[in-house]
Amino acid sequence: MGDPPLAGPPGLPPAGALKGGAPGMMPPPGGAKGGAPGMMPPAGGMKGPGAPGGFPGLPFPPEPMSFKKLLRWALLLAKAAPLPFLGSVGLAALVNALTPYSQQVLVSLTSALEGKGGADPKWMALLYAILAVVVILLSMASKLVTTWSNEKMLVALRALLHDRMLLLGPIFHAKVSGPQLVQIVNNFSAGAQFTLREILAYPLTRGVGMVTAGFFLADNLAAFESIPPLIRIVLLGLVVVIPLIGWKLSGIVGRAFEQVRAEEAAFADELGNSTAQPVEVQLMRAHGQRSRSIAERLQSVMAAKLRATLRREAVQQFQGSMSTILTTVLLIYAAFSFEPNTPIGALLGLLLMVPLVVGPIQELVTFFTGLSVNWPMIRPVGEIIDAEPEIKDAPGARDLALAEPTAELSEITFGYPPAKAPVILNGVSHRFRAEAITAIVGGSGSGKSSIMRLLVRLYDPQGGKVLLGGQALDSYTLDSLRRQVVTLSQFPLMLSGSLRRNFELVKAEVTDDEIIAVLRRVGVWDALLRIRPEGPLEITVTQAAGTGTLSGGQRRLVALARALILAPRILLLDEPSTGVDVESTSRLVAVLRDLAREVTIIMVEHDVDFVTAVADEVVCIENGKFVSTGAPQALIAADDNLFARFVKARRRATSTDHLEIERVPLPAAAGSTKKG
Ligand SMILES: Nc1ncnc2c1ncn2[C@@H]1O[C@H](COP(=O)(O)OP(=O)(O)OP(=O)(O)O)[C@@H](O)[C@H]1O
Repeated sequence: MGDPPLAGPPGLPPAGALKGGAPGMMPPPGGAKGGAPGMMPPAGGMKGPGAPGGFPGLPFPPEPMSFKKLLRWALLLAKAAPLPFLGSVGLAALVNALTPYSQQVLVSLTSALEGKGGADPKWMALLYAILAVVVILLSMASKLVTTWSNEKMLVALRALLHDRMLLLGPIFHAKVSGPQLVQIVNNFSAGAQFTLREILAYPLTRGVGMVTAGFFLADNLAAFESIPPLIRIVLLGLVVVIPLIGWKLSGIVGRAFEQVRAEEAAFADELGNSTAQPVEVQLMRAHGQRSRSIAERLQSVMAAKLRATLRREAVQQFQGSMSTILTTVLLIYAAFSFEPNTPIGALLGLLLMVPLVVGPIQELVTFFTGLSVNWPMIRPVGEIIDAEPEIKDAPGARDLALAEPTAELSEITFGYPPAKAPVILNGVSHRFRAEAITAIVGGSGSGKSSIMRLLVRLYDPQGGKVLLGGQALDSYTLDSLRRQVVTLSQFPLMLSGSLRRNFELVKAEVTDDEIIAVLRRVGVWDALLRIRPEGPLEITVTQAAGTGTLSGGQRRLVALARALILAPRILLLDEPSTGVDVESTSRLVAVLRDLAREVTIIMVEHDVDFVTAVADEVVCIENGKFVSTGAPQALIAADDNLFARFVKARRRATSTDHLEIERVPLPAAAGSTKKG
């Protein structure tokens, strides 16, 4: 959210100015406010009829602001850059404290000199100039160190968020979309950093200034003596009551800002939809529709921001009215109680008290209400900081080497969390053959990929055990498990950059020779040489398939080679034949057969011909159960099982006569004109 930081209360004369009657002697402490609340303005609780939406994964209606959490997150952040933080806070505190004190020094000095027969204006001018220069230099240093400290903390916070985000499991990522995560790391973290820093810095940077102000205010309180007790009580009452009402009112503003955040999250998602595959959007001629959706979202963001700004302004005006109300009360008092010959200075003295009383209180109120307004932005940041990976190393897990590359499912029952329903796997058991190829076959949505996810502990089953090398899966650390059990997904992750960089992603110290060896082994090296003879490892790979130098099939073979660089003991392949041409498929069969002499391969595959050619064993899954198991040829011969059914269906697929097609008329083409 790009709302400007809240400045401190405007136009307050410096504390301590009243006694000497010399307000504004010092230049304004520029640096003193440098570290001031960079937050958005006031608001209060987050309860009540909440705005729709919110972060899908995070609680909504939003949690009320928690000072305990804010403090914990702030301490965590300060620990990331303790020196810059302490330096900036110390300097800001010095500037804040020096201003009122130095004025008091000047005032006292003047009085003393006057007592000895008058101050020498030359010395006064010199002293004033020296103090002014000191404050200016300190203010500039404070600004510089504060910026440094802010940047250091922001870098640390962003790195921490990125790190946590990657450690969180599929349950979290199913709830918070990629574009929303980008928004949290890019935008929210800056606001959160600033506010969290202020929470720790406030007692020093602002607190010191307020204490010194209070000190001189106490000194000046003698002026109150002329005011009757009732008026004093009324004045003090107003000073307490008005901020309290303002704090309550700020709840409305807080909710409005929660709505802004929700609208911005929705906008981030909408933008993510367009930027994920812009070429696809173009080919679908969906440009107009996408632009309209984006424009509508932006309108909603704008409307929410306007609403929030209006409410914030109203509450701020109310809080700002404190000094006007106090002044009015004092004027009314003066009108009725002052004698005609009361000197006008007495009235002025009274009125000058108002900003001194109101200023520090208003500053404190502004600080706390600013926290409430920023809470909707800080909360998602904090939730990621606090979020625990759903799957962690079990107590007693060790960095184990697989004794044997065997995998076994024993009475596995599983449904996806959090509901754990419907049941996807219902008490399934199977011992996968070591150093052989097993294909899991079943209809769409039958649970094939779920088995693969359980084998690498992306989820834990609700019942039964997964055993690897005869040991329970959770006796391995996740790191040692995933080093030995390597997955090749259907759409492997490719980073933008060179081919080499994509190998370094999984093995930082990989050598060119190692990369070339695995690329040769999967049979893609010659093709890469043809694409870029002078340096195949420098071939640029793009994130989106179909937009770079490599074809879809080549990308998959490169990804298989990359999986092999880790020398896995067990290889999990999700639809390995997808996108590989006929010639490369034969090559792939040969490569996998060759690999199976030393690696256990478990694959999910729809292409029954590929399965028949490559697999030693087929496991068929239907309705959450393993319904048949055996060598592919044996299953085809037995003819009474799901695999044989699939093979027959595949044969029949070339003849479509047996299929009944519902002939629903297609909608008229857009823009077509019917001829009568
Ligand atoms: N993260 C998830 N949360 C909830 N349900 C899920 C999740 N992932 C998959 N499912 C559901 O679990 C069932 C099995 O999914 P799975 O991906 O294992 O099927 P599959 O056999 O691999 O399907 P396909 O061949 O179409 O890829 C499906 O009904 C699917 O909707």
